[in-house]
Amino acid sequence: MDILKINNLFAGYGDKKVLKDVSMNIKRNKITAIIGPSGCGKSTFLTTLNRMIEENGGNFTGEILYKDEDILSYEKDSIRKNIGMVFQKPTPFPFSIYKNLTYAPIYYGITSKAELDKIVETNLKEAGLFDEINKDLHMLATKLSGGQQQRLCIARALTAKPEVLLLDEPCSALDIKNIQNIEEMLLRFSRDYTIIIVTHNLAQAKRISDYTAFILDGELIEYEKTEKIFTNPIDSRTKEYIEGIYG
Ligand SMILES: Nc1ncnc2c1ncn2[C@@H]1O[C@H](COP(=O)(O)OP(=O)(O)OP(=O)(O)O)[C@@H](O)[C@H]1O
Repeated sequence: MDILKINNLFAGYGDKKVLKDVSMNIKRNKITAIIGPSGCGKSTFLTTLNRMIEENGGNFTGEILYKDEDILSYEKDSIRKNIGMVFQKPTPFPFSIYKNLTYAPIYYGITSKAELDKIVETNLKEAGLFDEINKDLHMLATKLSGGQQQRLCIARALTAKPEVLLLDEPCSALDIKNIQNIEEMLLRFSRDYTIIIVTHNLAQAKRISDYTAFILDGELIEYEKTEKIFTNPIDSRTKEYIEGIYG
């Protein structure tokens, strides 16, 4: 089933046009990778999906349906709750680990300490962080290592119980061990969540995604099963990109 349906999407910032007539559907509980050269509009695409683009001074036209309903007909809060986002640079709040993980649940009305403790434990376990930091829950989250901070940010995004998780280059600042941790985590999550990941790392797209979309200069050039994109792309520009000719 397609959880997001994107029709004739144009997006940009003021007079600057970035995305040009993008139409594609995103499959539920699959990992979709968005690839393309720097500046082609990958982040812009991601931020239109949960309307973050509006906060970034941008705008869009066209239609984005989330579970067959226009995202404009949802409250912004509700779309952000359902479609969570993790950024390139880890962005833990300058609070304790515990408070990072209980912030959204408290915002959404959970008050029971036992319930909050459980949410912290479950999400740390999901993020593979429980054993590492279980004893330091009241430590400042900004004191964690970069890789731990990023895993915490993914765990924090999950505490809002989203259905879709948008990840914008989540591994670009991390070393190989942390990249592996995050990739394993995402593969586990794809059973329960729909994941859309922007990545510069073609090997990463190949390793973890089910579908890959190639964007060039704001246009969706090709969108197919990842295996097909990497072995037998239809468009010569896709072929050139995955062969490293440009980008
Ligand atoms: N908030 C903004 N205001 C104005 N222009 C912006 C803004 N964000 C992005 N842009 C411009 O939109 C274009 C697409 O940027 P975007 O970040 O979407 O590309 P990208 O493919 O994600 O790039 P990268 O791979 O380098 O992160 C670029 O020309 C960029 O300068």
